[in-house]
Amino acid sequence: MAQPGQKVILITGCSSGIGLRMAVLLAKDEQKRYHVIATMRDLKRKDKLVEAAGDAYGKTLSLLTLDVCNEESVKQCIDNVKDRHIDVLINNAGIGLVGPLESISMDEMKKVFETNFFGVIRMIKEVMPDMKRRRGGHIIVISSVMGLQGVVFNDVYAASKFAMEGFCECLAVQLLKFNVILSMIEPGPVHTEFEMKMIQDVSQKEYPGADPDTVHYFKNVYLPSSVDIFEALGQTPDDIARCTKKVIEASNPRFRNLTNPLYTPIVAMKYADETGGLSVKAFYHMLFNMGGLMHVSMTAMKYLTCGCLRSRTVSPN
Ligand SMILES: NC(=O)C1=CN([C@@H]2O[C@H](COP(=O)(O)OP(=O)(O)OC[C@H]3O[C@@H](n4cnc5c(N)ncnc54)[C@H](OP(=O)(O)O)[C@@H]3O)[C@@H](O)[C@H]2O)C=CC1
Ligand SMILES: CC1=C(/C=C/C(C)=C/C=C/C(C)=C/C=O)C(C)(C)CCC1
Repeated sequence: MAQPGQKVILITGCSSGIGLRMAVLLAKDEQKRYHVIATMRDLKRKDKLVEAAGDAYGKTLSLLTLDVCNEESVKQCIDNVKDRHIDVLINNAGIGLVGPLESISMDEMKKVFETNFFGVIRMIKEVMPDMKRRRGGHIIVISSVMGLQGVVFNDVYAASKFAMEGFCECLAVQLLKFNVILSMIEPGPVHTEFEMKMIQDVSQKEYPGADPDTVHYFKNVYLPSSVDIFEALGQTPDDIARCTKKVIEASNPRFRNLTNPLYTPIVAMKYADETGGLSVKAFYHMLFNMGGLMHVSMTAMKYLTCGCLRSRTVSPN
């Protein structure tokens, strides 16, 4: 149970990746400022988290079951929190979906929105009224750079994150009136099970319904470039955890928090040309004309990115 003076932080999707590392980092805070309620839909998957939490487990870290796709589970989980009092809600649970649109079923697409979009809304609807009543609280959404700039063959995943961005832009303004802060974290590629699941999924699929040219562009042009991008720009879940902790601890948290300075030019390009032409052409050129050079150019970018771009991101260090 939380001790007096401790902030209660509830995190969704803590069985792996970013959620797991955020739970551990916050629970191990040296000044013991936080009590973390790490949630996951299947507590049978708790071992990795419990092991990483070490001594903090049972003290500054407790576990609850929560499936963001299930309304009853969400309500039950929040009802199990003492006085339903949550200071910081971190919406992290999410799933990816990549591939030619023609081969993706409507059910697969709906599952992505059910988790990444409606899952977050379900959580916010359950927690926000108490925060508004108390005139205090912080809601954090782990979005993605794909919520700001679409990436080819990630149509539905990007759409689910774009939807979240629009939703949060609206809500943040109202919440400010109630002294409730809303912050988005915008990671680029991060080495987690998310990446493994994508690679596994792709290697098993046949892509029925997609024509051979599209399958070729996906498998032989996009995928190798995507692997290069992960290799060159990929951050660790600990990086994202440290960035998120900084946002929680900031006296005046920003609304959008990019974690990877190498994405700042991509986002800047979008806002530099409101017609969208610049982004579409640049992405086309990067993918179809520079594909083979992606690794070299990304590595060069990594070393050339100047201080002014870094200052516009939240640094994990
Ligand atoms: N990895 C990346 O490159 C990036 C990831 N992100 C975002 O970060 C977030 C975390 O992803 P990441 O750590 O990388 O990936 P992981 O796959 O490692 O973690 C995702 C977590 O979400 C959980 N989850 C999935 N569906 C549900 C559900 N219905 N209810 C509760 N929990 C659920 C998974 O639980 P279970 O074990 O039960 O499946 C898992 O714990 C996601 O929102 C993702 O979109 C953003 C940018 C980049
Ligand atoms: C930047 C870029 C590419 C890929 C980006 C990728 C693969 C980003 C992955 C982001 C993730 C995984 C976000 C999760 O939310 C391409 C299309 C290869 C070529 C053009 C430039």
